[in-house]
Amino acid sequence: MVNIVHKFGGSSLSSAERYQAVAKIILANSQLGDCVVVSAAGKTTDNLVKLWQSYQQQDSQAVSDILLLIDNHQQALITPLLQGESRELAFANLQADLAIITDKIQQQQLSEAWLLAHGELWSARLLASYLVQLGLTAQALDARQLFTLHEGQLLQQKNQQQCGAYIATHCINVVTGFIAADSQGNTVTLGRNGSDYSATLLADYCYAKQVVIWTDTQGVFSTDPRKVKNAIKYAKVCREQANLLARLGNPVLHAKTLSPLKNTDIKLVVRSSFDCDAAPTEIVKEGYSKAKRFITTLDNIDLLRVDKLSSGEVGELSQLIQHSLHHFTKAGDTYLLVPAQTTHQIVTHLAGRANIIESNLSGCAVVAATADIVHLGEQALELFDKQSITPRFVHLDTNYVLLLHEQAIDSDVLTLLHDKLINKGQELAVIVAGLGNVGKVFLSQLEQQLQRLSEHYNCKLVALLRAKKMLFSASGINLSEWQSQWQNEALDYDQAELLGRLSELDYEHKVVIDITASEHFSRLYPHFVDLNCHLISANKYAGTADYDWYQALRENLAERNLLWRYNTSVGAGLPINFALADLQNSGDRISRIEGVFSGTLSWLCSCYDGRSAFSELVFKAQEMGYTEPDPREDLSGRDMQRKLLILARDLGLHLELDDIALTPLMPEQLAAGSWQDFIDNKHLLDEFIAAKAALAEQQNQLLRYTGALSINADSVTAQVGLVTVDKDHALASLKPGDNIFVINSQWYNENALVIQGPGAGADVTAAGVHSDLYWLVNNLK
Ligand SMILES: Nc1ncnc2c1ncn2[C@@H]1O[C@H](COP(=O)(O)OP(=O)(O)O)[C@@H](O)[C@H]1O
Ligand SMILES: N[C@@H](CC(=O)OP(=O)(O)O)C(=O)O
Repeated sequence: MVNIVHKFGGSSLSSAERYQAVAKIILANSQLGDCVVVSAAGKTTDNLVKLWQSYQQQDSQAVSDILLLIDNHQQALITPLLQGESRELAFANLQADLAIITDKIQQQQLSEAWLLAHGELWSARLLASYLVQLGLTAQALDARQLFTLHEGQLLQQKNQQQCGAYIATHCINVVTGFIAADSQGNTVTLGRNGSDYSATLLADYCYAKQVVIWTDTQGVFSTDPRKVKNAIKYAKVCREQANLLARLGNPVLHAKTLSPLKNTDIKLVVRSSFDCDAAPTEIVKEGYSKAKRFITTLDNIDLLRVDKLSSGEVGELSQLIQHSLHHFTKAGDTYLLVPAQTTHQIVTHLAGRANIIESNLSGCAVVAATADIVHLGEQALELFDKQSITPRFVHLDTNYVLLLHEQAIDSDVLTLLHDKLINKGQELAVIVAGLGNVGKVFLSQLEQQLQRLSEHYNCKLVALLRAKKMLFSASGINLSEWQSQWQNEALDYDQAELLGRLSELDYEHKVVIDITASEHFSRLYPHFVDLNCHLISANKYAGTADYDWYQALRENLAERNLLWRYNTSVGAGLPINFALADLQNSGDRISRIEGVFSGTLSWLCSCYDGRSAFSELVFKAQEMGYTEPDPREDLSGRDMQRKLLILARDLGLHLELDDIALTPLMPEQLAAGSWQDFIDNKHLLDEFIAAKAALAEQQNQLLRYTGALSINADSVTAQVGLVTVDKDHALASLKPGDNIFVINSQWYNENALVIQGPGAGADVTAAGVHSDLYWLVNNLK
């Protein structure tokens, strides 16, 4: 049984490496009996179209140049992919095809659709052979055996039977997209980009559960992500909007793609063949997703006014020009938007019923919910006015506005338009993990904060996670009564369930705020990133994980335009990461950071004056909740080591935790064994500290537990440990619990930049997390 129909577009098959990537995807995502619909590799159809045009113009030089180009391209795909006999066979088949094409050209018997079909035929043959070579059972199928059209209409019953007869259950069926046959057996095509349609047709005929359109973007975005860097990827887009976009000429889905799915439950998703871990876009039925905002651009468009146009005729015309066509009615007149190069064909076909109103226009259509359209249209016009772009034609419809002008919209203008029209009205889903001391305070301030943030962005708390339980509400948890919702609705914590729920969230942006101290939870960050979540961490583990993991996480975040803030992982709310980023971004070079980055150790060292034993202070700090549950976590210096590593990596240094020398604030024997052993042997700690303090006092100095990072032209040194400092040194004048960062740089050379203040505590840390959230929201725009 066919479970999934995969479709790989030309962009996914543009090189031998891409075929290898596609084969990997098939291996990982399909089972025997599944179908793989393929388009022509890269720009093959464009080249075949050029060949057809040169043939019509009888330009024999161009014909042979293009044939050579096509031959070379196919050979460049076959050579690295196939070996031995299958390679020989592929070459022989290709040469035979090219010979027949050449022959038909010479005999003046070439037909357009038959010629264009070769792109898909070559792709299907090559992919099937390559899969077989990899050890899979696979067959190439020519869709002309599967799909028949009579006078432009699909013969549903016959096609269903043909699919039943040819689609094999014991192998992967690699099927040509884009092509079909008419009832005389001649080749017909389904229109440019028509392979998406082939895939959904096949899924319908074979009762498949799912169609996956694999392309070169991660899904359907608010606008072309190649033109606008911060285009928003949508997790869900409803069929109606996807359809409208396609009719308006957007290439991400073909206009007819959705029609075979109409009365079915077949799931349709758009995924990236370049980044298969990225969360896809699902095209859902009406009512299963809110209306999203899109901008799609149009180029080289002519606007025709037509007398009496039936919708059947629109289909005929689009079949004629092999392109989607958009038509609409304005003030009782019917208009057609047509690609300029096809106007002549259309005007001729409509025999006197079409007038060209405007020619060679560019422009855009803004697609959105009906309630927003008028306002968005006004805003777009205002922006174009400021850019001195004068519209030649504006059409306001119920769920889109069309603006056509002479000037093309470049990426800069599109970005401005996107910022103004699309980013407003977006929503951010907030997921909070960890309800310990800091988490609770954070949550108690969240309602008010979200209210404040709503001036910039709509934010909703949609999930609360704790180690054992989790609570979800996709429409937003009511913050004034989250406790009772927690009591009644919290589920047992389950990782798969959590990831599933996050992938389901229908929000333009999502952020996971990690206020846990869990290394295990930090290990989920790559999954969150795959699900397009921004990250805010108070948790230090991800920032100090091994470098390769950390770097891969950063790269994945960057690829997806996702943000990661972790200011509170060092110095609680103190703006240390901001300061470092600012200095570096403005061209300064940091040479040294030294300081006390542990509130607990700061408190212990500042309070210690030798009058009471050091261990007594440790117990007191523990009692007051300053320390980790086992205070040796603090005394080990590991926490400071992590913080120094986070700062070092912020400066672009490729360091691991163990590259930072660490001397604990306790004798080695106490680090091993149980907490009770520690208590029993506390005198060892007291003697250890007293001896160090006496030495310091002899030199009129004080004890401080510090971290230091020095960057010279040829070396980097980093250490964490106990030092002695003069009594007038910046590190000496700390209030108990304060953190201090002393930064030397090119500009702050003699006189260091000092950031000092409370570096621990639930209130300041929660405030720091809010500050990260505020920063994030501001940077979503
Ligand atoms: N809103 C959008 N979302 C995603 N992609 C878009 C959007 N608008 C335009 N595009 C463009 O659509 C292209 C995918 O269509 P196409 O090249 O036909 O893919 P394929 O070859 O896989 O069929 C992307 O490379 C992207 O530049
Ligand atoms: N090869 C055809 C059909 C197609 O669907 O292509 P793609 O999947 O690359 O958009 C075309 O270029 O129009």
